[in-house]
Amino acid sequence: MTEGHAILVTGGAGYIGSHVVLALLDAGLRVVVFDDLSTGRPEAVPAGVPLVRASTGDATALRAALRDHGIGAVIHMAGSLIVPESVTDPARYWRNNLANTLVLAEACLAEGVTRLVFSSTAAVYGIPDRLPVDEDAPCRPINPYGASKHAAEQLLLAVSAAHRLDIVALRYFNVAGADPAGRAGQRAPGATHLIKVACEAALGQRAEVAIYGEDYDTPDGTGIRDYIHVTDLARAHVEALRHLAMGGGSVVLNCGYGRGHSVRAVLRAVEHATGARIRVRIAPRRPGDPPAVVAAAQRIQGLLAWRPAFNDLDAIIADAVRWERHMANQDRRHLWS
Ligand SMILES: NC(=O)c1ccc[n+]([C@@H]2O[C@H](COP(=O)([O-])OP(=O)(O)OC[C@H]3O[C@@H](n4cnc5c(N)ncnc54)[C@H](O)[C@@H]3O)[C@@H](O)[C@H]2O)c1
Ligand SMILES: O=c1ccn([C@@H]2O[C@H](COP(=O)(O)OP(=O)(O)O[C@H]3O[C@H](CO)[C@@H](O)[C@H](O)[C@H]3O)[C@@H](O)[C@H]2O)c(=O)[nH]1
Repeated sequence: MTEGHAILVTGGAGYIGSHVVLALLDAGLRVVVFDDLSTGRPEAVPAGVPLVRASTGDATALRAALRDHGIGAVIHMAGSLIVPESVTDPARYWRNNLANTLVLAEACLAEGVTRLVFSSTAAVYGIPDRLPVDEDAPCRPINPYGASKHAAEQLLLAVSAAHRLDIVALRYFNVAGADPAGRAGQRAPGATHLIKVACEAALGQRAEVAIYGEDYDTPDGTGIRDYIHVTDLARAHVEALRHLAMGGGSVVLNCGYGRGHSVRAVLRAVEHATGARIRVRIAPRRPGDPPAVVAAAQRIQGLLAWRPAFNDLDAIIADAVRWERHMANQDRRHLWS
């Protein structure tokens, strides 16, 4: 698919990145990870995969990595992604998500890399007028995270229109779960994502889950999101590369299943999967949170040879719980070694 070239995965030591690396290896591709390990972990990079430890803000390191490893395409996943943090520290988000994407785009042009898959987000839509939200809906982000990712998309599409750099921007909805074979999962401590937080609470690793707002205009008053299994999402990247390799051209694609689940429904499903009761506390709405976001999922399935294999909240949660148990066992082993 890249004529013997390797794929550079920025952010490949992170949660989603480590699953994308596995999907690329499973597809028989050569992979190099480029990651500053700010939130990623070296142990998330499979043995035999080179890890370049540097920031995407470092043009020299980027160009060297593209050149030295014979890179044919880039999957750009490095970024900052916590919505409330983006509200309190916006400059970090504009720098990491926009300025560093510009550095990467220029490095690609300078080194003759012509294909790039970009990790975008449902947060570009803000509060959609209509659900499910399709790719042509207006983008009116309501937090600096979404705004910086939308600006990065615009930058990449403008570069793509003017130069030989084709872009697939994948707008991920809420990513959750873990590799069904247990090879990877979400490792970063201090997680904020609902399914991870709920699994930790159910397994006794945190006292409670705060529900951020019970007064939204939704059936049970809590926020609604479209949760996608990380392994399905990872395989979408392989298909996006295939699309570019076949000359498919630049495109923006939602990555979701087209079904929404409320916070309360997620908590019930985690309780069902674990047999545990989760203590909840009703907290104020979180700044920057839209009430409901659900993907229109037709375009990606029309354009890519991608079909979801784990389109089921219980399947996502089962893999998330299995990974959390695995991590807990590892921690216990360390305690006694
Ligand atoms: N998790 C989600 O639900 C979600 C949803 C939509 C979009 N995304 C996007 O997916 C991408 C990956 O997110 P994730 O959930 O795996 O988060 P993560 O924090 O686990 O992964 C991000 C990775 O990027 C690395 N990184 C960050 N800044 C870097 C820099 N300047 N240079 C080099 N490496 C850097 C980190 O060390 C980490 O390994 C992000 O771009 C994020 O915006 C995530
Ligand atoms: O402890 C928690 C955590 C979350 N929530 C709620 O659960 C929902 C999901 O929240 P979370 O898991 O934090 O994800 P989002 O804020 O929706 O953002 C995620 O999903 C976006 C795409 O929709 C991505 O762009 C972001 O990177 C990613 O963090 C929201 O309604 C939150 O208010 C709670 O009630 N309690």
